[in-house]
Amino acid sequence: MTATTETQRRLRTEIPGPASRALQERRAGVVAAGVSSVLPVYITSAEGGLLTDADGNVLIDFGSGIAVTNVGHAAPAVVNRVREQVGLFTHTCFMVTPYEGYVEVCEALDKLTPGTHEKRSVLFNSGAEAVENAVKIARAATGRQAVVVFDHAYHGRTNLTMALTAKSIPYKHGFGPFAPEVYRVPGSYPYRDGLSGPEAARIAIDRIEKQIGGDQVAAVVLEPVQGEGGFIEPAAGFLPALSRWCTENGVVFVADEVQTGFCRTGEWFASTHEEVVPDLIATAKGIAGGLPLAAVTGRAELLDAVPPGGLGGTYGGNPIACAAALGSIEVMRQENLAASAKRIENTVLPRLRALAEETGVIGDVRGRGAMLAAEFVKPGTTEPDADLTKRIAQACHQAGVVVLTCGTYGNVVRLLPPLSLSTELLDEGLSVLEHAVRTEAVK
Ligand SMILES: Cc1ncc(COP(=O)(O)O)c(CNCCCC(=O)O)c1O
Repeated sequence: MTATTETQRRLRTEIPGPASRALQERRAGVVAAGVSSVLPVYITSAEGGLLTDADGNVLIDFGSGIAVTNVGHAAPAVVNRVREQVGLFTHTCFMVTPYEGYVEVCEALDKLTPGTHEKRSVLFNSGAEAVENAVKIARAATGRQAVVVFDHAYHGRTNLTMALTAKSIPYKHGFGPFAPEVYRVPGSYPYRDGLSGPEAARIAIDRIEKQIGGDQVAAVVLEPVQGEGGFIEPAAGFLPALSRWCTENGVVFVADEVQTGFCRTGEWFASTHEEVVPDLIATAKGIAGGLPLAAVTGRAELLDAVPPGGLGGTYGGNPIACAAALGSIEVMRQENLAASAKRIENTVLPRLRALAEETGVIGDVRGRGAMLAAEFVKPGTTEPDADLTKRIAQACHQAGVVVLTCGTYGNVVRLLPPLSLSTELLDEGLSVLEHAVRTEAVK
């Protein structure tokens, strides 16, 4: 039985099936149209790298809920800790009566995040909230206001993080005015700019110095691998050059590791790949196996520049989410999921490169660990092919594999499988993707 027919074997109905279609009709009458879904199948259970929908279809998950369930769905260590905590208490508000779980998560972040300097952490609920607060902390600590971000950046959907985010549609269009004192400079997109890391960094730094002034900048905010913008790995040397410049100019280097963090790229944090030590690091997604938790971790002198009461929120560091995080981190440690991510990289990249060679419609294959991507273009050009990208993703969905796309030009298929995904399911999902590319590329 070939891998693709093996995957088909798990499907009971067409995708979406009748139960999902009925739920889709109910949704239309009560859920805002602004909330879209990649695949209108309604999930009833999930385990490891498999999702089961309301029609009994079982799908392979190459999305991990957008890089969240790094430890796999319903990881026992996460479930057991959540079950224990939910029966004790669900909320007291850490700003009212604190609890140990919050402190334990901050102790873990202290040890796991890059750097041996004295650190502090503060917990939130979402990546955007963490990025917002990293900017607040940087401004409070430096007394400066300007924030520098990059082309193709994604940092969230709140007012400030929309200002930090590059792509207008769908994230920003019609939602202005946006927060002031945010400045965008070119980043590093090797496939499209052909620059070395130092060359790209020099262009960005020159733009900052000429148009803003280094002494006006509170923070530079950067994803070590840009996620929603297209899984763009900067050229070697780009991050270190920017980090050095920040240090030399008293600017806070904020690594937005919401999508790259927690073993996703083959290290605990992607900043480590080039031995960059961020002043502040924003984390979320993979931290808690699916429970909503986010954090800012960084230099104690920066975080403690904010007076008591200046940071917080009702739900930040919810005890159940903290329990889930401790379970998730336990799994990452015990199963060495950073190494698992590297295994996934070593399996996937060669197959995507061979597919690119064979079909001529993949302009670039890139990524690290289990954060991998293929950028689709018109054959013989670098012209983005968003339509082909969409058709390939849809073909994977119909074949029972959840695949996501991204990119400024909508032409990137990204692979974000759970780091614990078995070799067999990885092979099956890849075979479905290969088949989809081969068949759609010739239409
Ligand atoms: C680097 C980086 N920073 C910040 C965020 C924002 O994290 P929240 O938890 O979605 O607020 C993200 C969230 N990425 C997925 C967004 C999906 C969507 O909303 O369409 C990210 O990737």
